[in-house]
Order: sequence, then C-alpha cells, then structure tokens
Amino acid sequence: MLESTIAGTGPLDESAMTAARHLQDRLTKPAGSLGALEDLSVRLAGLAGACPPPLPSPAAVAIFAGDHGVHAQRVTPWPQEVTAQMVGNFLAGGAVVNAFARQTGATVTVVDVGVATPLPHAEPDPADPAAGPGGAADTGVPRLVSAAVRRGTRDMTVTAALTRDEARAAVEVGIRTAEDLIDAGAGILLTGDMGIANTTPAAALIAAFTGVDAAEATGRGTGVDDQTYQHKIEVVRRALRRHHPDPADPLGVLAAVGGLEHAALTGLLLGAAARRVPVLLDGVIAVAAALAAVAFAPDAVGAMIAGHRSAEPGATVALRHLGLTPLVDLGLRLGEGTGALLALPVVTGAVRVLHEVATFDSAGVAEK
Ligand SMILES: O=C(O)c1ccc[n+]([C@@H]2O[C@H](COP(=O)([O-])O)[C@@H](O)[C@H]2O)c1
Ligand SMILES: Cc1cc2nc[nH]c2cc1C
Repeated sequence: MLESTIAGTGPLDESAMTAARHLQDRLTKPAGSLGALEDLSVRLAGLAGACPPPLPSPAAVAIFAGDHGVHAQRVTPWPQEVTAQMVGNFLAGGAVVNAFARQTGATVTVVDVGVATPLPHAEPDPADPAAGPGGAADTGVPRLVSAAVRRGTRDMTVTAALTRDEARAAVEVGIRTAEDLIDAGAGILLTGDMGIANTTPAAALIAAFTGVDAAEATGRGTGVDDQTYQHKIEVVRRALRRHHPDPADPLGVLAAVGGLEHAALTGLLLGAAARRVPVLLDGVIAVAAALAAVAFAPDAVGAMIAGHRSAEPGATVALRHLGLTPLVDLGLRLGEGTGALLALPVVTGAVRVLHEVATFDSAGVAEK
C-alpha cells in the first residue's frame, strides 16, 4: 500500500498553472496585489489539474494521537496520561481544535494510532457540528478511529522507537485515513496531533532529515525550563548518535527516532498527494512528518500548504527545507490542528477569487 501510494504521486500540472496565472492577471485587481494568495491559487490549480481548482471544502481535520517511550527521559513536564485525557476532550468537543473547527465548519476525526493509557469514555457534545467524516451535515460527534499499532513507542535513547513493520503499519493508518476522508467527500485535509513528549521525536526527525544540529531542531515544546531544555537537546543528540538514521531511508528514520503519530501523518500526506487533494500542515509534528513524506515521494510537497509557523524552532528549519512559506505566524505552539484551522479561510479565499471575481473585460473596468 505504501509503495502504490508513492507511485501515485506526481508533479503539478503545468498547463493548469499557466491558465491560473493568466486568469489572475485578468481579474479586477492590480496584477500581483493578492500576494501569496495568487501563488497558492496557482499551486492548487496545478494540484487539481484544473483552472479554477475546486473550492477546498468540506474540510476535515485528522488528529493522530500517540504516546512516546522517550517520555521516561523527562523531556516534558506533563504526565503521559494527558494524551488519553485530551483525546477524551477532543471527542467531547471541549478542546481549542473543536472551537476552531466549529468556527470554520470543519469535521474532526481523532485517530488513536498508539495511545498508551486507556481512553476515558467521552460524552460527546451533541451540539458540536464538527462531527463525523462526512461534513457538518453529519449529526454525530467528533469521530474516534481506533487503529493503535502499539500502545506507545519504545524509548529511542535505548532502542529503536518502532520496528520497520510497526512504522510501516502506522504510515498505512495515515494513508487509509486520507482515503476514507476523501472518499467521504473532503476537499481538503488538515493535520492534527496529540502526544505528550512528541516534540522530542519531531526534533530528532527534523535533525535527521535536514542535517541541522540537535540544538537547532529542538524547542521547548509545551514549555520546559532552561535546564530541561538543555537536557532535551542532549536526549535528541543521544538518540541520533545511537541510530545514525539515514535520510535516504525514511521508513528507517521513522522507526529509529519517530513516533506513531509522526508516521501516520506521513501517510496522511502521501495519501492526500496521491489523490491530489491539498493538505494544510499544522505545527512542528506535521512538518517533521512532511520531511519524511518528501523523502518517500518528492512530488508530495505539491499537495502541502504550510498553515502556520509554529513557535518551535524546528518548524522553521523544516519549512525552509520543504520550501514552504507559512500562511499565518501568530506564535502558536499548541498542535491539535489549531494553526491549520486558522489558515483555512485564507486557502478558501485564494481559490474563491478564481471562481468569483470579475475580469476587466466582463466588468467593463479600464486597465492601466
Ligand atoms: O504544533 C506544535 O508546533 C506544537 C508545539 C509544542 C507542543 N505541541 C503539542 O504539545 C504536546 C507535545 O509537547 P511536549 O512538550 O510534551 O513534547 C503535543 O501534544 C503537541 O501537540 C505542539
Ligand atoms: C493540555 C494540553 C493540550 C494539548 N493539545 C495538544 N497538545 C497538548 C498538550 C497539553 C499539555
């Protein structure tokens, strides 16, 4: 499944992009005045192979949740149980991601790809329209998909976090999630993640794929003190020294120093790219997964839109490597899909312009 998905990715369609550029120049606005939105609309035309490309709607957030053996190294002040408890909060509609999803009409799907503690029984909020895979019309609640590959990774400072088979299984959970959401009608996917300690494997992945030093790739995550931050950099450095991950072998990198949600997000990105559906990236966990996805399939970057610039320094390193410019930059460092959701109206606006704005000819507006 991984190999056929990789084989299904391809380059952007040049003729659709040329058509979108020409259309942008005929619309009733000074050429270039929509800045980054113009480039975005051109890329989305190239992805769809059509001008104008379809409006990116309905939107579906997929939150992958997992736990981490490296939590034992005290890289985060939060207890591991918070991962399961926050999954309960997502399903009850009480998290920031739920508030932002309600604001934008996006659905929320939570995928348990490896939470270590049993999930609490969540009482859904029946008033939450952000529910079910089929869009706001579904009267259900944020959906839970149980797809745990194992109940948390191993400690990457001691041994490989995952076997290659486990890493592959997690990537394939992500591919299946993309296919299910797209089959249910989603016109754009948004990445989300939940996993206490997951900024540590994210930093290790970013260092492994970009070659920067552990200190450049590592941030403070949920907010560690100075001493813990220095220790966290050392933990990342130790894991990289132990495994020497080869960036040309993305499955090996994910297995050595990744996480189950990082691997599943990699699959989501590949699955969306193969179906030529855009994906809005959230924070540092998503951009770490994006590095793995382009290592598997370089053309997958054509489906990716950087939703925001996470405050985690590794996110900026990864975005530079991917050649992506984030749409919003608000100092967020929450995860869950919140930054991607804030960027969604920007993406929709970029495409809506191509559908709805009059040309100089049709509106009878004189040109310069
Ligand atoms: O999205 C981000 O860039 C981001 C930055 C810092 C923290 N987080 C979230 O916080 C959790 C991991 O933080 P930590 O400190 O436990 O590694 C995890 O649930 C992430 O979703 C997310
Ligand atoms: C409370 C909390 C909420 C989160 N959402 C995503 N990561 C998180 C980490 C914590 C600790």
